[in-house]
Amino acid sequence: MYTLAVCAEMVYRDLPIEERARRIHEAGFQVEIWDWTRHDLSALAQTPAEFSSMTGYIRGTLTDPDGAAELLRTAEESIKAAEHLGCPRLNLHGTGLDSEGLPVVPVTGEATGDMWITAHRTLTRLAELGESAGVTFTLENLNTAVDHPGVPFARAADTYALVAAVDRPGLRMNLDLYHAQIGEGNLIELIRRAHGAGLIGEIQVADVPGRCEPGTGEINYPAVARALTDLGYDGTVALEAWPSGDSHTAMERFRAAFTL
Ligand SMILES: O=C(O)C(=O)CO
Repeated sequence: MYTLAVCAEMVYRDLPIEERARRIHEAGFQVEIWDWTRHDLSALAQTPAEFSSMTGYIRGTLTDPDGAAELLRTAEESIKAAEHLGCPRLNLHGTGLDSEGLPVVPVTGEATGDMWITAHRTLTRLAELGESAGVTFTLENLNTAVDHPGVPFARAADTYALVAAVDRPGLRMNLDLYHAQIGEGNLIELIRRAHGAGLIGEIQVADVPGRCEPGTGEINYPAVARALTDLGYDGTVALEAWPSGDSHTAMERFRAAFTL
């Protein structure tokens, strides 16, 4: 059976992050955060929350050697932060994102062969770092049509290809079904394929359009939950969504969609 988590960056936004973590924990979910440098880690560590995932780098990009060096350096700092919180997964994107979610180093058009090779080499090194520290890096698919234009390796198919090619336990996919629905659709087949290859490190969810909780849009999340259960998926499913109303109700709707 899977475990449910909630991204604290998107719920209870009028409260300090520690209070959000506490409320999410009290509601029975694990907690996810994004850029840990914006938070007081000691205060977060003092909450009873169990952390599931956080951003695994501060700056950098997968597509060029200088950016890759920065990514690796800041990933090492992120491993230390994850140890402080007891957080098992460190999330990556094709390139660093600014506060609007836009790529710091955008790629127009398709990534070049050199970019793919640099990404493969960098991800292999990140996987090695993760394995020696006992954490897993996850590479998240994003959508370029609505939220993250110009991010390289954004499609679920791209993250699948890179994670499969690296083929190390220290690197897995963060299969974000909200982004995948906008980019590619065919969600249950995507899950079956990635799960069958043993590549899923975590699943994130929100509905389309609007990026709110399950039940507010076009994705049939109860059918997704049934497929995950039938497959025996026992990883994390995390709500990374804006509440359509109050945060507590959004979390309960998420729980209901994933409770069979
Ligand atoms: O948009 C997302 O899914 C992100 O992870 C942004 O940090």
